[in-house]
Amino acid sequence: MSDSEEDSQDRQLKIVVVGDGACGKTSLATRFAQEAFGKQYKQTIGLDFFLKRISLPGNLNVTLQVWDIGGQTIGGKMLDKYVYGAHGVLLVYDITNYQSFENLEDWFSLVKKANEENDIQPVVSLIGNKVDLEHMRTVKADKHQRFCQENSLISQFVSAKTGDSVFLCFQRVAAEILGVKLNKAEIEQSQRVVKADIVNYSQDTVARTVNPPRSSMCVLQ
Ligand SMILES: Nc1nc2c(ncn2[C@@H]2O[C@H](COP(=O)(O)OP(=O)(O)OP(=O)(O)O)[C@@H](O)[C@H]2O)c(=O)[nH]1
Repeated sequence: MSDSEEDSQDRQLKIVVVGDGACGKTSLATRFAQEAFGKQYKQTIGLDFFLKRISLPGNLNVTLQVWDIGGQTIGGKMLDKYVYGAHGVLLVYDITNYQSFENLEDWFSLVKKANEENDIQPVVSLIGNKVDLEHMRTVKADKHQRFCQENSLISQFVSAKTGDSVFLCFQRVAAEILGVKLNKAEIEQSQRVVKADIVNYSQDTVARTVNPPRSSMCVLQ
């Protein structure tokens, strides 16, 4: 394949989302890939897949293959296989559930173990989800930051419910994997677009039959 043919194809990145049951992994993936959120909890059995194409600076199109791993797989035999070969990993916990933060040690160890024989290690990001429930927070932000510093992780706080910083957290991981630098303006733009989505979201809940307004999230540059 010539260079130009190769360039014209999207790169595919495997992004694995792990963490305790009910911390919001499916909600995060659904918010990112489908711009939707469901209040009802439906446990993921095994895993689910989502695909989403994004653009990074420099006209770089990337398709993210999001592997949403059920929280109950932690004791199972398949987990290693799901995590193997990931380019990026989102370690998700619920900021209102201290246990979900403590259990990240186990999730992180499994991720490292599954990839220990690979030449390239995945880019890992620590995601504190449910920041819309700030008043119920039980995991202090400095604990989160310390975990990131000690393990060289990308730090991110999000809300799958409101959409706050959800696009940005996937975008940052993809950019880091591909060695693309996001400048301040690009980061702010992603955040701003997501915030615009929040306003639309609350209107949608009032009139559920109305199609959600198209987000301009895909128009990043
Ligand atoms: N308030 C709030 N609730 C959330 C948020 N994200 C998820 N939830 C709720 O938390 C519950 C669990 O969310 P899921 O996305 O199903 O959790 P999960 O981590 O995929 O769970 P497993 O499938 O068991 O691994 C659901 O009731 C969601 O509506 C958030 O950002 N804020």
